Amino acid sequence: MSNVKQLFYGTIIHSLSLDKLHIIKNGLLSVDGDGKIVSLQENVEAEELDSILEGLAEDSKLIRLSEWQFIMPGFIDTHTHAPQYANAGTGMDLPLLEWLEKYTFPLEHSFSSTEFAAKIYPRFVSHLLRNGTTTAVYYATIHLESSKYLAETVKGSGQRGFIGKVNMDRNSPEYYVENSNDSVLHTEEFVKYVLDLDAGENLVQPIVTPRFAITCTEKLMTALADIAAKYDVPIQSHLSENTAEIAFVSELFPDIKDYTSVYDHHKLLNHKTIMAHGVHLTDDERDLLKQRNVGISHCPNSNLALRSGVCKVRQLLQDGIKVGLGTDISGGGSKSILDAMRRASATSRVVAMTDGNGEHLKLSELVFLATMGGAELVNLQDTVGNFKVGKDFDALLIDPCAEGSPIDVFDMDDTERVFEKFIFLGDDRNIIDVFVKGRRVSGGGISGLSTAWYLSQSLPKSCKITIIEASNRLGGWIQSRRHGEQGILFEYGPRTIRPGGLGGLAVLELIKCLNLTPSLITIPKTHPAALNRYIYYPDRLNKLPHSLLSLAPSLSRAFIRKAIPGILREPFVKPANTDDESIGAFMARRFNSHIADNILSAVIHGIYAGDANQLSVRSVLPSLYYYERYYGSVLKGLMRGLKEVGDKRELERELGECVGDLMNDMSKISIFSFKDGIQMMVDALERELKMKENVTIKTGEKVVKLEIENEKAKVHTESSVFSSLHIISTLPSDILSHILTPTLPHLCQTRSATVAVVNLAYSDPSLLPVTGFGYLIPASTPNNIYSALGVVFDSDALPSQDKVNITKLTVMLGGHYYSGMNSIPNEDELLSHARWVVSNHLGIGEEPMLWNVSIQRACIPQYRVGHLDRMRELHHSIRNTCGGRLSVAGASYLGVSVNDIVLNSRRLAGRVVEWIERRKSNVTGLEGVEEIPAPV
Ligand SMILES: C=Cc1c2[nH]c(c1C)Cc1[nH]c(c(CCC(=O)O)c1C)Cc1[nH]c(c(C)c1CCC(=O)O)Cc1[nH]c(c(C)c1C=C)C2
Repeated sequence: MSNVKQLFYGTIIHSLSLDKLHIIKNGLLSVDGDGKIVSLQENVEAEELDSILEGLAEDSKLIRLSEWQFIMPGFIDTHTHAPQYANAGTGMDLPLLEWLEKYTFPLEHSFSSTEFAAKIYPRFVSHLLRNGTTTAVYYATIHLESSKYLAETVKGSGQRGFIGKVNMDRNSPEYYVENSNDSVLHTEEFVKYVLDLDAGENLVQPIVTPRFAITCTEKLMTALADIAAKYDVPIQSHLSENTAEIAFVSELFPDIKDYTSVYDHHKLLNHKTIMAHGVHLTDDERDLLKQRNVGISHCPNSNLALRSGVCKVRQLLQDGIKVGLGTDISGGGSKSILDAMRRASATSRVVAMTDGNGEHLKLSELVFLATMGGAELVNLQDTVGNFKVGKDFDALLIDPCAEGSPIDVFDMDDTERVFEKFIFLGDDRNIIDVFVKGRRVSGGGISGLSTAWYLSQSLPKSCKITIIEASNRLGGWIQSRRHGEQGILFEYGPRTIRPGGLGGLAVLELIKCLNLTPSLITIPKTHPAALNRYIYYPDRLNKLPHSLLSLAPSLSRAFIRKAIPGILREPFVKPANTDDESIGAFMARRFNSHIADNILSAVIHGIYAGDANQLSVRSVLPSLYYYERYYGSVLKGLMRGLKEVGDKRELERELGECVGDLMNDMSKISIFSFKDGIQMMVDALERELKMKENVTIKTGEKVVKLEIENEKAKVHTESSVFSSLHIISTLPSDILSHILTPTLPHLCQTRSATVAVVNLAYSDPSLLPVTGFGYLIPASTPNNIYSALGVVFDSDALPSQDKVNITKLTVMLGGHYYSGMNSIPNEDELLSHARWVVSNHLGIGEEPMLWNVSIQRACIPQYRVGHLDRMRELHHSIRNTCGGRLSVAGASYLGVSVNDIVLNSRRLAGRVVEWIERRKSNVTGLEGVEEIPAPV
């Protein structure tokens, strides 16, 4: 049991067979670090928990479900068309073939543009997850690039998915048809791409997708069957959906007995084939499907909407044919498998009433079809579908009493009745957590989560806290993911945290409260990764001295020598009387242009990915600014220091007391992370918050308008409007400016830089020419043709995050360089840019065994000259016009690091609680603008 990471205690419900729904009371389900179910115990008394927990590792988490909450397996949607999501709920007037011509093909054609795809796919995938679909079998379109994009989107979301590039080489509109050869070539490329994309993890897989026999020539069908066999991948298509379609197929294949035999003739039927619909199958066709062990995806919503017919599911089950459920967006209008279960129930009642053929589908059968049935269709019956030990934990945490729940629970209800109510009445509001392979795939980012967590520590339970997040994950770019068979950890955003300063103390306090101390990984100040930092200029790595002692040997190098005159003159440079200026101008004025252009510009790349000639010295390097102001010199200031003012000193004492031993342990530490990366902090916050009765996290719901009027605050989301006592916006300020009434000054002036993060892993552990933290590239470095900002040597800094000895690097590109560009390079280009960088700078020409490219759009706010004055005006404006109803938090305002964000969240939450209790001074979140450090 030592590898157990999560335990769920409470009601657990899953399907053992078509007629056996297993309801476990006081169940204890444990999940290991790889997301596998280790044990499932029944009737565990609450008193036994402590002794069970004693035997577990310190970082194991117990999640106790409340009275009516339960855990059930995630839903499996065995048939859905991702591009058609934009049409969902429309086009209900036509039958299949006309519907395809009029509504569907024109929409799918738009996916020739990946930009168009980017507007639809992420939202669809996120909505499916939010509705509890942990595995989905997707149709994309005929377009290679946007199909790849769908696969990447699914992978990025953490969902399990089968993605099919659609094939159509005849009987299709001129504007939406492929040439047969391209269709085959692109399919093979797609299959290889997706196999590679998720090699090792295997959550995302390709599925060969002839749209249906009408749109595929014999040559194409045969070639597709060959590809499926060659790569051993599944196949999906449509079968016997509507009578006009069946008639057309028999015209096209007059010599083949029936529709099912057409596919069989082309070797497309096997145990890995999923056929959608099967509404009008003959006895012979069902026999053949059974023989070939093909599965049928039953899509009742679409069958009814397109008036295709009524599928006789009971008959299929009696014949021993595998059946799962599908939403068939947008033939079907609902993205929820709960809806598919309800429509399957209703359809089966119609069949029972009209045909007298057996009984309607029972609750246990509906649950089986939605979970285990789907698992059988995708051949993952030994991996997901229920909670048998050894399977992956793909699960939903259901709260029938969640805020806004469409279910009412009464005294006379019991677990069985409440479960049935959820199946027939519940919706995504009841799905409070979604797990795939043990990983939570819903919500959680540092700024909103930490503020909510601090609030939840102090506010009474009667005060409800709601977190609303548009994407499936909050806060975006803190993302730690394991890749490949060996589970190599890649960080897509921040990878380490510094323990110093007030912000560092706040983070340590949070770590302690979240019980994350056992998961810490620390790098001592004496470690090479802490000591050895490099700058690449003009064509080589230059090691920076880390202390005065190490300066002497470095002086033999021209790069360091050129800095010396600047350092020697600095104490004698007359201070300027400026309110603010760029970091570049400040450093050139006080030191020299070598330090400004070749050293500071690199440091600014490493923190802001920004342009030192644009960013504000007062906001970005405030201590340097105040050293000049108080002591007339930066170097003199470094020796004397500054002191915090106001309640910061009190806060320092309070945090110091709380953090205690951990702070002492950290005094020798340069940076730290966690065993499974920085995301562990986000996950822990989310986990804790979800256990609080008064906290609701809504993911996949976009806030479209915020209104503060007459001392009232209103939040408009895509699907609802509600009033709130106080709103804390953690949105980037320029996004807030678009949705907020009243208009506030300067919100839209802080733009953010986009960084491309390319993670590379090589099997050879000794590829690096030097050891260290990594290197930064100043703006002055010549031939920086791919806008590289720097490279981190992850395997030097945090080797223990991986079980194998490898070389692991992260190349960062873009930042301010991308802001003037019309378009950002695509992922393939970025990978080759990153490989060019490591080959040219480090001599690493090898093929990486694993890589990942993430484009972190608008991720680091750029505090340009005058930022502090703008924030001061914003602070006054919020205070005077919003009546205490609005405050702001997040990286746009007073600091971009994790430490700044956590500290500011903590302080803001304290002020909000005080405002709620006393309604005295209007809180804004920008009180920090008034806190100017003092000379000692
Ligand atoms: C992913 C790219 C990021 C770049 N800057 C930041 C991120 C997340 C934010 C950031 N990075 C650093 C700080 C200062 C805080 C601190 O540690 O004191 C901030 C706010 C420093 C830093 N820069 C790099 C690393 C590995 C660190 C330590 C903290 C961290 O893990 O981010 C490397 C690095 N970051 C960026 C580039 C271009 C780069 C180059 C090697 C941009």
